[in-house]
Amino acid sequence: MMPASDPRTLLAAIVLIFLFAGIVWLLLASGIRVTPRASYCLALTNLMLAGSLLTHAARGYGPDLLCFWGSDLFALCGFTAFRLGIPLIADHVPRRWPSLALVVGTALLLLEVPYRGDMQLHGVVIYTALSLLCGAAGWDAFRLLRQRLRWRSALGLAAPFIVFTLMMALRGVEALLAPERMNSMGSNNAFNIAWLWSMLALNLVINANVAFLILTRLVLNIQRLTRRDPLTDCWNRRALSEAMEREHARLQRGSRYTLVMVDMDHFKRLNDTLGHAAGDLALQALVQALMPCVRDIDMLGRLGGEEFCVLLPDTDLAGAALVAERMRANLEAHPFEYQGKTWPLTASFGIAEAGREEISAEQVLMRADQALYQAKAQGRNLVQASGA
Ligand SMILES: Nc1nc2c(ncn2[C@@H]2O[C@H](COP(=O)(O)OP(=O)(O)OP(=O)(O)O)[C@@H](O)[C@H]2O)c(=O)[nH]1
Repeated sequence: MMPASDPRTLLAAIVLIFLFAGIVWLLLASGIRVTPRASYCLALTNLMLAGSLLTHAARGYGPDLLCFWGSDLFALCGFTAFRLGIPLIADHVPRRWPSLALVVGTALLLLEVPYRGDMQLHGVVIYTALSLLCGAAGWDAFRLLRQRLRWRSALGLAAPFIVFTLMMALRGVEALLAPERMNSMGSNNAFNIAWLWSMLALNLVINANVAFLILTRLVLNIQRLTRRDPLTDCWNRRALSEAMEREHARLQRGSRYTLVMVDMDHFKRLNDTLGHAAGDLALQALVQALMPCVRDIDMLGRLGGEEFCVLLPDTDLAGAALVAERMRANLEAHPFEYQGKTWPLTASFGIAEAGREEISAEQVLMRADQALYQAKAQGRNLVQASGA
C-alpha cells in the first residue's frame, strides 16, 4: 500500500470518490428521479471536479491549455453546478446570472494570466472565484436548513460548506504568500498534504450532507402527502381529526376550542354549469378566500367534497362567529372567474364551541354540522351558531 501521505495517492482517491459520487447522483437523477434537477447538478459537480483534478494531475505531461486553463474551467463549472444545485433541492429557482457572470469573467481573466512560472495572480483569481461560489452554496444550504431546523442545528449541518469555502480561500492566500508552491496539487509539502486530506474528508461529508438535505425533503413531501388534501392543499380529514382530538383532550385542562363547518352553496349547480374542472378550481378559490381569515394556529381542513372545517383553538363561540363572518364576507367579495365567466361564490357556516361534557370532538363536529344545516335551511350564505 502507498503511504497515506503520498499526494498522488490522495489525489487519485479524491478523483475516484468524485467519479463514484457523480455516477450515484446520475443514477438518482435519471433512474430513481429523486429531485432530478438538483441531482443532475450534483452529478455535474462531482464529474467536473474529477475532470479538474485529473487534468491538473497531468500538468507537465499533457497540453498546457487543457491542464491549466481547462482544469480551472472544469473546477469553475463544477462549483457553479454546486451553487445552482443547492436551491433546487427545495425547488427554489437559483439566481443563475451572478454565478454565470463570475464563471465567464474568471475564465476570460485566466486566459490572460500567464500559467508558467509565477502562479500568484492565477491562484488568487481562481480560488477567490471558487470560494465565492462555494460560499454562496453554503449560504443557500444554511437558509434551506434554517426553514426547518433551529439555527444551531442548521449551522452545524452547513458547517462543511463553510469549511470548504475557507479551504478554497486558504488556497488563495497560499497563492499570495507562496506562489512557487501553486503549480501542482501533487507537491509533497505539509500544507498540500493537509489540504488534500481535508478535501477528501469534505468531499465525502458534503456529498452525504446534500443527500441528507434531499432525504429530508423527501420525508417532508411524504408527510405532506399523508396529511394534506391534494386538490386544495389544506389539511386532510385525518390530520384535522387528530388535531381536533388533541384539542378535545386539552379541554379538561381548562383550554377551549370551537369548530366552524363550511359548505359551499349550490356547488352542484356550479359543477353542472361550468364543469367538474371548474368545480375543482372553485374549491381551490374557496380555500384561498378562507385562509387569510384564520391565524397560523388555526387549522383549515377538507372533510370531503365541498365540505370544510376550521379548528379554532383557544376561541369561544363569539370569537368564532367573528372569524366565520369574516370568511363568509371575504368569499362573497371574491367571485369566481372561469373562462371569462363570473360566478358568485358563497358558503354557509355552522359553528359549535366544545363543551366539557362532550366525550369526543366528533360530537362537537356533529353540532357544528347541525348548525350548518340550519344556515342552509335559512337561505345559505349565513353563519349559524350552535349552543354547547
Ligand atoms: N368538482 C368537484 N366536485 C365535487 C367534488 N367533491 C364533490 N363534488 C360535487 O359536489 C356536489 C355537492 O352537491 P350537493 O351536496 O347537492 O351540495 P350543493 O349543490 O352545494 O347544495 P347545498 O350545499 O345545499 O347548497 C356534487 O355534485 C358532487 O359531485 C370535487 O372534489 N370536485
